[in-house]
Amino acid sequence: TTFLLFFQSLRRLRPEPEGPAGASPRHVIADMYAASVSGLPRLSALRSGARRLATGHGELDVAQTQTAAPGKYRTMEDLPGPSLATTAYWLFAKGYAEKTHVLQMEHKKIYGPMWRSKFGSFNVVNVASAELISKVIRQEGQYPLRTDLPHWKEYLDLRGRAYGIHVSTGAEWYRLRSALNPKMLKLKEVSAYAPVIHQVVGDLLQRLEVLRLRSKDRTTVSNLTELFYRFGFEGISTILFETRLGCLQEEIPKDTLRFIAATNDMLSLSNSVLFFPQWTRGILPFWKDFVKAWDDLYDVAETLINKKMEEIDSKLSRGKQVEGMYLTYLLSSGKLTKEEIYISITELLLGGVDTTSNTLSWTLYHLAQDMDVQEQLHNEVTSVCPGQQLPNIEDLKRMPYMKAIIKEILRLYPVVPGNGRLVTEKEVILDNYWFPEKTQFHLCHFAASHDESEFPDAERFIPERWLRGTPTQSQHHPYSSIPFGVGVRACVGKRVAELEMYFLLSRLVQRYKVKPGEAMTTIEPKTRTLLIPGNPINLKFIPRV
Ligand code: HEM
Repeated sequence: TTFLLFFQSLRRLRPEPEGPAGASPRHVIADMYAASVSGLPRLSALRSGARRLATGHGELDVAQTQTAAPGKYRTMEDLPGPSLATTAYWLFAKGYAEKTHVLQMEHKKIYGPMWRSKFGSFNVVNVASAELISKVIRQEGQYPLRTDLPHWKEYLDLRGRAYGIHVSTGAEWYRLRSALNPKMLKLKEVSAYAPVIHQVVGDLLQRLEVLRLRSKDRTTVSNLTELFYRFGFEGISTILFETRLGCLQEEIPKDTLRFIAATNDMLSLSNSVLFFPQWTRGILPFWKDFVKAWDDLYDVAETLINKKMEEIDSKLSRGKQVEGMYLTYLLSSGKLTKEEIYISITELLLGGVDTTSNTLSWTLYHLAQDMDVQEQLHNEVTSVCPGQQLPNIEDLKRMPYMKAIIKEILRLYPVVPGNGRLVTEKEVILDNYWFPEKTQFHLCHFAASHDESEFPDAERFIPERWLRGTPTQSQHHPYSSIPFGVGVRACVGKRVAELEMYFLLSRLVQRYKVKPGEAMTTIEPKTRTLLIPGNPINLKFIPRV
């Protein structure tokens, strides 16, 4: 993958054949959330709506090189920053390919909080302070884009499928997003999912107990992220498809295994598909496998959705009231076509698995190392919900320390360490700089949330920073740690993710003391587009009774 990153960027330097008028060039960008749907670190290929202009000095990208800034402003050309060769040196010679989150901080030290990364004729503007990030987001307009996903679009076109929120743009994206937001973003609406989340948490706890007792010392659970991945998959599927898939069973059902494999394959093949030119598709397996993975994904998702639809129709035809969760809402709201529902549910699933599972892994990793924090959390949870009483939404309101722990974990390990923004509607002004519309911004969330001036002792895990009225309460900029993003394009699954994490964490600490596994050393994060643990996390779970 490391080499892929490099070669892909070199490939971008070759002029592309001129397409029909308005054909979009491919571009490169590092470490952005849109790339996260590929599941791998990469300099992702972009297509922008910008037109190319052939000049005596080679092709220039009109939108990216236009310098018609009002006189008093400086332009992209005036920004400091590394060339492609320098970036390649950092990534490969200095070994930052899997530590692009740290690279954000290194570059910030050298160039200041705003710098330009050059990839041939394509520029990315990196912003790495809370203030600058807030300024970009405040100017993002009605229809902000992260980047686009040409390979997803190509698949959907190939099969004549509808676009979802990742591929559609402008007013069309907004229409889809507006249909998805209710029942996902409001705490009151999301509370309806509490009973099924509790069921899934119950299954996770049972599975954990089995694994623990099966281990040599009858306490250690190895590779927690894998277990939490299964939890994430089951949790979000239960809400989206309103059915249990059996991810936490000893024997995972065949169709569920196919679903999981298709999800992983589609994401991991994304890179190869983007990297190799179209003419290789007859020779190399990537595109064929990518299409097969999408087909499998659709096949399972469609079957599950159609089954639900039949149930609803049958109930309605018998004059019965229809009650359900997210899928029922989408099917009965009439806001989306059936095809749009297939893709939207699939996209929500893709967004909702790795994100929660990685955050949970980091949380337990830190709790295991910090017994004081763990005991304080245990005291809080058991004072609100004694014994093994199930917490409800009201109970969660009385668990500020648990929320502070998750906030602190997401500050230290923002799952999306760098996000992208393409402001499509207008130019952007940042301090005394002017950027034309369609400039690609890279929001360096990791650098902002590790900024010592915002969070003193930034590398330390101090949940108390997030508690009002404590001496350590942090006085940070509101955009210094925004792990779910902010604004119209922010994470649609935030509420569900929080509920899953709070329920799991509270019930886990009711039952177990968590300690580091034998020989467990410090675990550093690595960037696989998402920020993930660099090594397996193995912990001991010691029953509390
Ligand atoms: C700890 C958990 C999670 C974190 C930290 C997280 C973070 C993010 C971030 C940073 C973005 C980009 C926001 C932006 O561009 O401004 C995003 C987008 C998104 N997330 Fe999440 N997420 C989490 C869980 C979930 C879950 C559980 C779901 C599914 C229900 C989900 C579905 C999505 C979708 C569909 C988008 C794209 C929204 C759009 O483009 O309009 N995420 N998430």
